[in-house]
Amino acid sequence: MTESDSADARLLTPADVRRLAAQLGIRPTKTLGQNFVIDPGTVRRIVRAAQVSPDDVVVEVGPGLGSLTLALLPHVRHVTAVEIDPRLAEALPGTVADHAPAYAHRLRVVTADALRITELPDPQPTALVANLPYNVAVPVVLHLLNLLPSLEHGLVMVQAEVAERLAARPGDRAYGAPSAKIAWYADVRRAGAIGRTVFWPVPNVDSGLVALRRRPAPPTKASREDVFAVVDAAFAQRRKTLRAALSSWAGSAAAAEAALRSAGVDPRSRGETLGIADFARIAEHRP
Ligand SMILES: C[S@@+](CC[C@H](N)C(=O)[O-])C[C@H]1O[C@@H](n2cnc3c(N)ncnc32)[C@H](O)[C@@H]1O
Repeated sequence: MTESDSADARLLTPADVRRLAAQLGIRPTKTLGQNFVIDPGTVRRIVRAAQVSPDDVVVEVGPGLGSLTLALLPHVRHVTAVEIDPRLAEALPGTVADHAPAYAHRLRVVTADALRITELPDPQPTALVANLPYNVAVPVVLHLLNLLPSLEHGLVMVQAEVAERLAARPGDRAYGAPSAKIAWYADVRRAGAIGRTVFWPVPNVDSGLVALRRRPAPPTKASREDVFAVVDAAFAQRRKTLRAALSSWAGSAAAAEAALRSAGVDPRSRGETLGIADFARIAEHRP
């Protein structure tokens, strides 16, 4: 992608962002993670890192004032934008009509909490590209990967610490329940760091880009819910051995030890050393 590719979409400048927010009477709230990108270079970079193709149908969670939406529209078939704040959702089509009239027909706005949606209108999304509200970033990604089997790939901007957690491998310091759960759905890699000054208002954390590529769930007879229950139990007490951490899950420490041994996992090991396929095997041996 070159800068001229987006020439017919006029990206939002810092002045545009402040003017639009003032017109709508928006005073950004922390509760909704409302930090808007004011730097056109950053949204271009996100679109480039997302490796979207003209056939992609994108779901964007939290379009806000439209900074990223405007950068995406020239490069994809369609964008379904899910925004919880009705003032922002209502204003977005007008912003796109002003700034990217040639692409306005590619946008559909859904006013909803992304954590509560149970379906999206057609066309079904093939890619998730979003600057996510930071307090719900992990549950939103997990919910959408679970809800939308058509989602093949994604690029999300999240708090730097969350980016590290999502992309962590077993044994890494940041490895935890989110890392294990996302591996059920996708291969994950970090795709860059973003400083805090590209936002208005400026947040008190740095950000990171995370790229996702769907992969098949590990082959297992256990359900996703049962596997995730083992992950939650293992990381609820991450300093404990699995024998101790899984004792209420199994009914007793002895039952946990028996399940772990049947699954071929050392009962003295800790959850932070196991991959999602190991958790799936343990789930299959629940007493
Ligand atoms: C970090 S801002 C990103 C805004 C815009 N994409 C940008 O880059 O400037 C997060 C956006 O998500 C919205 N939001 C917060 N919680 C949400 C939820 N549960 N579902 C959908 N949108 C949400 C906020 O209102 C806000 O517009």
